[in-house]
Amino acid sequence: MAQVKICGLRSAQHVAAAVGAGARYVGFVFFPKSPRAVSPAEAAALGAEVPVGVARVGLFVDPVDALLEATLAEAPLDVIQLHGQESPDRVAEVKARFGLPVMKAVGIASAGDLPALTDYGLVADMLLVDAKAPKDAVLPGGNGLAFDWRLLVGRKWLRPWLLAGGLTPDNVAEAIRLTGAPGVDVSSGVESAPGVKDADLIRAFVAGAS
Ligand SMILES: O=C(O)c1ccccc1N[C@@H]1O[C@H](COP(=O)(O)O)[C@@H](O)[C@H]1O
Repeated sequence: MAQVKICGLRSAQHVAAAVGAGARYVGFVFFPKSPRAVSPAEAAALGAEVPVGVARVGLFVDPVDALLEATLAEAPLDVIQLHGQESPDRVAEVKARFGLPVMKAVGIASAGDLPALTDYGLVADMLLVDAKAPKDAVLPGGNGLAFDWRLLVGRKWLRPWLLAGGLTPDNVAEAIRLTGAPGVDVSSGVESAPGVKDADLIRAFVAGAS
């Protein structure tokens, strides 16, 4: 079974659905422009529902240190996800300064984007291989857009990785079969409306990844 991350959780009910279904990671979004954004206090309350063995991932977009410090002071996290334009040096700096594993998202649209996965694999603990967001997109991820998964066939990187971008309960099994992804991450594909998770879709997604 591929490991599953359910991202953008905002309610205890949906955290319970993700954990109960067997998700290995739950994601809390600390990016104000997202319809899935939570405050540190909300994430702390949700994180308290998460059992040992399930990692609480905080998603940030080009965060300054002060935001990371303030968030971590209130909301215990197990992994920092960087989903902006952070350079490899910045990834290394965040990892060293905050003492947590870092998952770096890399946007893929064509084969020319793949070398970045090698570069980030030298510094990040995990890679998140996501679709590259359109230039005019408000969000750098969480847009329900997929990329051509065939670009990943036969590729290997230095770090564990999750596949993301446009995954749904209906396509996740095929995505894993084609790419060999050891893990998958989903946000909008388990929602009934932007920012509104659906417990049945969460369960169907985890079952599809099994
Ligand atoms: O989910 C968000 O709102 C979000 C905001 C800013 C950056 C990343 C975001 N989500 C991440 O993007 C992937 C793919 O999303 P989707 O499944 O295509 O909707 C998601 O797994 C999150 O890690």
